[in-house]
Amino acid sequence: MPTTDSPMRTLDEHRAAALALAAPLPEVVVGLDAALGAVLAQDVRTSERLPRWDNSAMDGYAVRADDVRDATAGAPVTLRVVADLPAGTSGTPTVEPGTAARIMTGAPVPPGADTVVPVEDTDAGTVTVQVRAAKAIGSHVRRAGEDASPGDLVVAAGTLLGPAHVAAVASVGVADVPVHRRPRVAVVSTGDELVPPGTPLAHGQIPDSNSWLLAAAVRDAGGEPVRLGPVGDDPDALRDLLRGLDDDTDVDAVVTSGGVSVGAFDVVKAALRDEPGVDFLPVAVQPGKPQGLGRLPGGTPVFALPGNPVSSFVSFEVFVRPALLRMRGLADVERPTTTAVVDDGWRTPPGRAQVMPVRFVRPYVARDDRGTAGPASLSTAPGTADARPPHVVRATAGGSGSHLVARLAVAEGLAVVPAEIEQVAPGDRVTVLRIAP
Ligand SMILES: Nc1nc2c(c(=O)[nH]1)N[C@H]1C(S)=C(S)[C@@H](COP(=O)(O)OP(=O)(O)OC[C@H]3O[C@@H](n4cnc5c(N)ncnc54)[C@H](O)[C@@H]3O)O[C@H]1N2
Ligand code: MOO
Repeated sequence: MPTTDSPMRTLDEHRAAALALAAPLPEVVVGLDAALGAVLAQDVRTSERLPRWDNSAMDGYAVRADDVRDATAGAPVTLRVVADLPAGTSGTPTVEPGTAARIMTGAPVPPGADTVVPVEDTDAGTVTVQVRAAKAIGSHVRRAGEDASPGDLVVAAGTLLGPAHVAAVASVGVADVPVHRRPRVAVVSTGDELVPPGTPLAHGQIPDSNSWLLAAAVRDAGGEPVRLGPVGDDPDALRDLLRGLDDDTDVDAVVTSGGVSVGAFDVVKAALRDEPGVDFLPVAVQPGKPQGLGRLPGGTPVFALPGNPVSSFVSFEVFVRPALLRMRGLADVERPTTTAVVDDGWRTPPGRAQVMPVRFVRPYVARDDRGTAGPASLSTAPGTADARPPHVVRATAGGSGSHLVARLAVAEGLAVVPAEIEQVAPGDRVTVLRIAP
């Protein structure tokens, strides 16, 4: 088992090891009201044409185009109205020459009719109707099958279901969908100094923030957190707790915080010291150097993160989140990244990659003629979008100090600086993981 004296793993190596613990969870069938945010486990195809039949795109009259080819406002054509067809009608009257059916948007175009005249081009009559404009054949008819043909793929397996996907599934008449089960993740914070937030503090005590951080991060990653703790620095008690979680078939992963360094009371390390499936080792990253990773005897993946709050946060982002996304069945487990120009600059630790919480500064806010910042246009013409890179500064003046939890709240991204860089200078470009919505 590696120890803290072993050569350090790189950020990428540890990330790969964490990801290797995860596989897509088995599928479960859920109703459409629970489908949003789930990942589809099997393709959804349509067995029918969409639309299922030719239907009207307008409120108006279903006619034969030939009947109204000479119609004008000055010389309207009069047709006899033979039916009234609201959407949902099962009526199928035949439109013979010289007749029309009043039709509403979405109603099936009746046999014989080939064209719809919008009501605005008529006198809106109900016994007879005067048509005041000619229409090309097929006008305002939505053709059967123009959206999809039988057998067409509507939503592919692996898709993260958003509102439009849920609508597409519903539109083919499917009410229950097979999705990957969401990971249920136990979150355990450790440390004798921790008390629940809101509890009066004795000297030396602090509120437990990591279990809240990590439970929220699990939920944000699409998992279901089970928040436990804080638990004290008693290795036997923690070992029992972890054994229970490992035996619990409802728990897909365990995330702990604290107790993984080289202190005299490092409880997670002590509790798992004899576990052959779990390694404690230094990773060449700042923050987040001491890490524990592996499987409990029953096979449950365990991510033992350092206790410093920023270290826990960063470790979850770069090591745990991708694994949870993979368990959910997603192929793309990466945060969106952007290249940004650094406006301040900072030193980085030699030989360790750095993950620096940053915030975006926006020197290029669109302004109107009066110099006031206006809402960004949603309809920028192609090719005219602002191609200038965003700028970032450190989220806190203290940089990546791993205890700066209050000011972590202003971070919008994490700049990832490679291990071989020792100084980030103003004007340098960095890769930023976007973590804010
Ligand atoms: N001699 C050395 N000391 C330390 C080293 C080292 O290499 N040699 N590494 C440092 C680094 S880097 C980190 S990161 C920490 C990690 O230590 P632990 O994982 O054992 O974390 P703790 O000692 O339990 O706690 C560290 C720090 O974070 C606070 N904390 C812990 N849990 C919570 C929580 N749930 N909510 C809020 N704050 C929490 C805790 O009070 C400590 O201040 O080790 C360094 N030391
Ligand atoms: O690695 Mo520690 O996580 O720098 O604070």
